[in-house]
Amino acid sequence: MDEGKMDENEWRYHGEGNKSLVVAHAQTSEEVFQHLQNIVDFSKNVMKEFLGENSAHCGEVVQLPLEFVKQLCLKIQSERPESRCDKDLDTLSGYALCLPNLARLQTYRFAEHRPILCVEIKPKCGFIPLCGGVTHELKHRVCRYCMHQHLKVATGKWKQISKYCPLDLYSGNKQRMHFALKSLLQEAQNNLKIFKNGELIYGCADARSPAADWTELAHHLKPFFFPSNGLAGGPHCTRAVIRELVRVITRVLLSGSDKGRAGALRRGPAPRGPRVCEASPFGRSLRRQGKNSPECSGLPKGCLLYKTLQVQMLDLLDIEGLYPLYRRVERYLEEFPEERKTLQIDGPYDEAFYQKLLDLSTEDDGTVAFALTKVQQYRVAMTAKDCSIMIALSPCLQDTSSEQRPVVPSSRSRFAFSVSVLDLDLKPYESIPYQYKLDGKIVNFYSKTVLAKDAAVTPARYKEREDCTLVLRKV
Ligand SMILES: O=P(O)(O)O[C@@H]1[C@@H](OP(=O)(O)O)[C@H](OP(=O)(O)O)[C@H](O)[C@H](OP(=O)(O)O)[C@H]1OP(=O)(O)O
Ligand SMILES: Nc1ncnc2c1ncn2[C@@H]1O[C@H](COP(=O)(O)OP(=O)(O)OP(=O)(O)O)[C@@H](O)[C@H]1O
Repeated sequence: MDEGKMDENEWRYHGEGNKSLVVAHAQTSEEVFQHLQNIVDFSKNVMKEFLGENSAHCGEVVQLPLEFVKQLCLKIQSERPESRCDKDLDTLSGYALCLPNLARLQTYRFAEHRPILCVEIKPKCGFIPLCGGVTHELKHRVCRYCMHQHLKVATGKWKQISKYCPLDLYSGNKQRMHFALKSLLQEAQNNLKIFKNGELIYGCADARSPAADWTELAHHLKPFFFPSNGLAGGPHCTRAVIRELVRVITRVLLSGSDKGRAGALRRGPAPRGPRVCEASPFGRSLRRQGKNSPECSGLPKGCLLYKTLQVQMLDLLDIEGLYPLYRRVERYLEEFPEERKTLQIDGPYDEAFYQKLLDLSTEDDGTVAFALTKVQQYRVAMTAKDCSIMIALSPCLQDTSSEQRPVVPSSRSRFAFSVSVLDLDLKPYESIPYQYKLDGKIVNFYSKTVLAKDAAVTPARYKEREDCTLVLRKV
């Protein structure tokens, strides 16, 4: 074992069974502080630059009394989902990251006393890779999210396959975006949560969570979208409320003028991958109609989805193309371990780190420098593929025209809104081999089970009919 870990003060009691007593090594306070400070620096120097001043919130590292942290952990333990309880909270370092509450409006200096609705979306990867490094042809047709769904259901993470496809949400086409949002509302998994006045009213923790209840959701949302009219209850009311929600969220997602420098990542005339995923029910219905490339509205350049997608596309080579470059960096580090610091593998995530990310060349000159740039870009792209977007909405009062903040109309009301991104900690360098293995597992599972089953069981004629069962209702 690493000699540096042989200090009994850095170990603590973890638990015990009949035969074993388990102790765990704790990071030193200094390491925890540095880790949290890295998250702040990365948000400030990289994500804020790409996504814009108003969307990325860096927060700050704060020190808390240990007794307070201990009591807080005890207090919240019973509310944690079972599936997360294998992770211990850090009660030893006394350091924490303090962030604004993004379930509240970020455009207002004072605490809001008006009701607030917050929709959190984890959109995941919104493009299909086109690069040459990809060995499995399937990866050029079906997006990672849709393939991963099958593995997740098979391993029991979720109960059923979602109809949501990130490419629909990122399409910029209103009809496709409505379909994507409705699909998220049908099968939220960990991609959608809704909060009312900071309290979770919709979204599930794991596969054991009860099924989504639109009637209950509509009951919560009705006062926001139909404030003064006596819209009766029942399925008609539920549909009307959900339709309003989907429309407002789409409008907000397409809005935005916050600058951000993600535009600096635009990739010249290089061809990009297909804009529709073959596994998306929307994509299948388009194909049935003979529309292989849909009327493509594209995302407005100022909107957060556009900027997030640009950052995701820093993954220029796909994990398959990236992995050999990671190995090159690894070999170099094995020979010169002291270089890890100079290469900024674990930070600092400063201006120099940011500047290197802007080099989009894919011409491999065989150097460690080239490999390192691609590795760091991949880590940033992975972060953008796993972040969440928080949309906070608060009904406007009559006099709000005087307030200088963005407003989105719905058919019966108007909302002041803010859009923010959360979960902006850079993905670790060490996770790359895991990503590589997981990618293989996802693609193999999909091709072995889904494609093979389709080919063996489904005669061509039936396949056509099955496609025809999709009814796209306007929302
Ligand atoms: O690999 P994926 O796409 O499954 O993403 C993981 C997420 O699963 P998801 O697919 O969103 O259900 C996963 O989400 P859950 O914790 O399962 O809700 C994490 O966000 C994970 O990130 P990290 O390793 O905790 O930093 C995510 O891992 P990274 O790949 O982003 O490191
Ligand atoms: N600043 C914030 N304001 C409001 N809610 C927040 C904030 N930060 C986190 N949350 C809530 O806590 C949840 C978990 O936070 P976060 O995604 O940062 O954790 P994580 O461990 O990085 O998750 P992941 O499993 O996605 O990697 C979020 O989905 C969100 O609902």
